[in-house]
Amino acid sequence: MNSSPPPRPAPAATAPGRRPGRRRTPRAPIALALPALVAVAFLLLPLVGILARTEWAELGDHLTRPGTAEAVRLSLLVSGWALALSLLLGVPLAWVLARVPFPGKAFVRSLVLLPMVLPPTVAGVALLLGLGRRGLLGPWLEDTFGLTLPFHTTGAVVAATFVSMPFLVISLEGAFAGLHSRYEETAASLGASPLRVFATVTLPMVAPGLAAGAALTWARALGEFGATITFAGNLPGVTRTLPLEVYLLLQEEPQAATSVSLLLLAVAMTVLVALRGRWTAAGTAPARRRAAVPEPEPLPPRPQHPDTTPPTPAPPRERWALHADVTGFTRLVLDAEPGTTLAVVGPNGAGKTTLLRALLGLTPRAHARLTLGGTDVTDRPPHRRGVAWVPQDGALFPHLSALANTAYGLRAHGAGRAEARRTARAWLERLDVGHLAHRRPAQLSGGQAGRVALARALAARPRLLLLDEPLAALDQTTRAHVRHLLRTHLRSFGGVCLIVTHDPVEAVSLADRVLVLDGGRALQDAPPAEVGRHPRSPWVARMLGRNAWPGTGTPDGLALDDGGHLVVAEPVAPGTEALAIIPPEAVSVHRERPGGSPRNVWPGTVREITALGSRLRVLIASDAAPDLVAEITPEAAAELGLAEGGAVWTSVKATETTLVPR
Ligand SMILES: Nc1ncnc2c1ncn2[C@@H]1O[C@H](COP(=O)(O)OP(=O)(O)OP(=O)(O)O)[C@@H](O)[C@H]1O
Repeated sequence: MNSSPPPRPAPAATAPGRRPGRRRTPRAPIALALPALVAVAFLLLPLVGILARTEWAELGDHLTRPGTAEAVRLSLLVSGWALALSLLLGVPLAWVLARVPFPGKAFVRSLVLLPMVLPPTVAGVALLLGLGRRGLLGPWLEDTFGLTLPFHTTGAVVAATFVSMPFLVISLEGAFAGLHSRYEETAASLGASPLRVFATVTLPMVAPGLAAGAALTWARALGEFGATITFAGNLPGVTRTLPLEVYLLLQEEPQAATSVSLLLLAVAMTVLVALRGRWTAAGTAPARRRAAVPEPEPLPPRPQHPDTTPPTPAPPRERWALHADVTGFTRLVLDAEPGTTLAVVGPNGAGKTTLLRALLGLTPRAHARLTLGGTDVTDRPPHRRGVAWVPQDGALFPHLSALANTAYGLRAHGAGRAEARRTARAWLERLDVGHLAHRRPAQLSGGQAGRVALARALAARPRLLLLDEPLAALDQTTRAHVRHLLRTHLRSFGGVCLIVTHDPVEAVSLADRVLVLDGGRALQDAPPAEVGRHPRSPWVARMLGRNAWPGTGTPDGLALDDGGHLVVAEPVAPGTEALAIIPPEAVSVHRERPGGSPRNVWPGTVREITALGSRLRVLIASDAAPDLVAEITPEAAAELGLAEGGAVWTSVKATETTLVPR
């Protein structure tokens, strides 16, 4: 006899190079495995009991009896209303619990949980004492609205809502808390009111958590028994829902009770299977959805030399000057003419993000008196300031296509759907991503998403544009391309643009001015060339690729803080604290000690050689002077036979060193 082979298990994911059959599954110790098995059996046995004792031939008859059909109708009505009430009250409550700090929050959260742990009959008694005829609010409800809850279907709805709403609130609070606020803040910066943000960004982004919570709430309301019978009684056609019908049938017709129990069991299992574990991971759903999206298809070829195909700049716009007086952690006064691009630079913790958030009106840590184009917007909420923000990752709304993302700000400002989409498409075309209009953010690369985010911000017609490291996530080639696009569009932007960056090329090539922050204060605010020539801090000098040695002025140069002496052509007054700025191109590297003038010559060791465009940057450490970076051609490096660890001599010309008082 031929026997078919047993079905093969689905191949397990294995690390490359590891053979599938060799994977070891961890074995549970018997002391844990045994009680776990008993627990499963304990949960399963009653269910098996129902299945085993159901009279399948009679099932149809049992479920279509008039009393049962009436109970089904009532159960659907009551659980439907309980769900609707829970959504109406529970969604705002979950949002407040997740987002708004207020005293007594822990108490409110316990209150929400209470109906889940309270015996349902106690819940019924509590409802009677609160809303019953002789309860606290009952007489008022009866006198004012003619509403009597006990022994009415409305009472059954109230009882079901009381015990089931916590499931919705808890599930949704987790989802709200897991949603990063930058999405909502970005939506506000595009002009959306808080209610619009809630309806178009918050709710869609927590949809999986909402669906899970709603399903559980409905299932719990459908199965509600104790609170209903205690508070609303057991009146056929009025309050006798399915669970109450089961209770009654159990005494009169046990077989019919089994059939109705099976029906409730089937409904509960269907809901749980449909949820597939979302109950515990509701808040992480957007992330999971992103991971599940297949890799984007390859892009059509883009121009290799962006300079040969200049993107269409935006049409000329109104012009808005900026005046900001910022106090709090970040303290500075900022004035900029329309069309100015400012690079905001500074070490970690310098206050760059705080400055941006103050301008957006989103942080209590700093306050900005803000005037844009002569209009004081200080007292306006974030969505009415005309300040658009592009956070570092773009914060594109994951549930909307690139086109809908770009149209978002236009819609928020009242544009009709067709007009908003037309304008959005034009912006996407301008930023060279028109062909991606129908893709979701999860199907875009980092560079494409960055361009869509920029199109979205510009389309909203802001008066002030804030870009937080817009090119940080891009590779070198894409970065150059996007930088070019950015420069083109910033040129025709009629407002002021602030770009937070850690990239010197970005600062120098995009900005008209570089604002250097440190400890919340403006250390320097000058054109890039000026900041490059006379950086006011070692940090910014190094960021711009210069050597910066701090020291104290002497008659012929600088006594260096780290030891050693530097001779310069134009010394400062002796005793002045100053920074010596040595451009890497002014550092010469030699195999032997150079002859002639012995000034500013040190022996050293090559620590690191890195490529910078067509040149090499060589880091040289020395006992006689601080670390020094030299920039030389690869040919010169080959001629010198430079290698990491090799001994060299360095020299710096006194005439090419600038001293900047600190
Ligand atoms: N919500 C907050 N509560 C308290 N302190 C904060 C908060 N946010 C930031 N800070 C502190 O304020 C200072 C400035 O932070 P900010 O985020 O503005 O710096 P940054 O210049 O943007 O830094 P980075 O380059 O690391 O992003 C830091 O010392 C930071 O620890």
